Amino acid sequence: MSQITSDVESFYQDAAKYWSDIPATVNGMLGGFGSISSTDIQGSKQLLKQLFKSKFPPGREYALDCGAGIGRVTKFLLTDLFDKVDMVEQNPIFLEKARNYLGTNLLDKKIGKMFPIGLQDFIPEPCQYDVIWAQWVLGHLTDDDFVKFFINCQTGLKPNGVIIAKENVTFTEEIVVDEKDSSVTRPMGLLKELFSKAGLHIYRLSKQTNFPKGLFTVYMFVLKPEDRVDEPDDKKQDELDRTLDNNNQNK
Ligand SMILES: C[S@@+](CC[C@H](N)C(=O)[O-])C[C@H]1O[C@@H](n2cnc3c(N)ncnc32)[C@H](O)[C@@H]1O
Repeated sequence: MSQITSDVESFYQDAAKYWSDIPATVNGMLGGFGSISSTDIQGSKQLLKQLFKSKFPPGREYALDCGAGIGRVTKFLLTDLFDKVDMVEQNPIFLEKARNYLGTNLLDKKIGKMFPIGLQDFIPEPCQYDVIWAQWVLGHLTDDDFVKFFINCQTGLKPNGVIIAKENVTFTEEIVVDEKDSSVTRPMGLLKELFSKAGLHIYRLSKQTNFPKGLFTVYMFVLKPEDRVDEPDDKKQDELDRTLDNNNQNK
């Protein structure tokens, strides 16, 4: 990625260093914006519920939370809608804290594996997951690792499975670099290019509403492997959703 000023190794090391100093709290996970958590979860839940009603819905058995942190998304979104949830997170201390944060009941009943590993090195078990959720973490991957990660994710999906990326998006042409946490925020055009490079089709694109002004715009990308979108009804649904989303974006 040309905009990374340091080399790739330092890009990851600097991010790990940044997160090792961040408190294991919701506020820490959200850069001081803990108050947006419930709006965020509400928007995500609405999207998943719509997907469950679609013609070829993902199952509700097994989800994966990528860049899970202490498990905010796991706790309030994924364990509510899926039987079992795995978590991947580069900072092992966050995963340790997650045990307390999630509580014994969820741990016993819903939490599967916790992988203390960077997404750049993570390869899911084949054909495991109904939904792979990656939120506010993709800016920590280089472009090459972003593409590699999404190629690997596709092997981890069950037949009707989907990948959902929920991320900040810029509307400038340029990538916005954050030296402090060693991350980038990508423009929509680049995100679309990278998803396409990974062989993914954007089945649905939905904007998160009701966030405070001054934050980046946040989009949810529902992604399916390109070779799976040959069902006519799926395409029709796709067109319908795009029209709806375009209307929403113009509001
Ligand atoms: C902004 S927080 C978001 C946490 C969670 N997704 C949420 O929405 O509450 C970013 C998380 O990504 C993790 N992270 C950063 N770089 C990562 C990487 N390369 N692989 C996996 N996780 C990473 C951080 O440790 C942190 O827990």
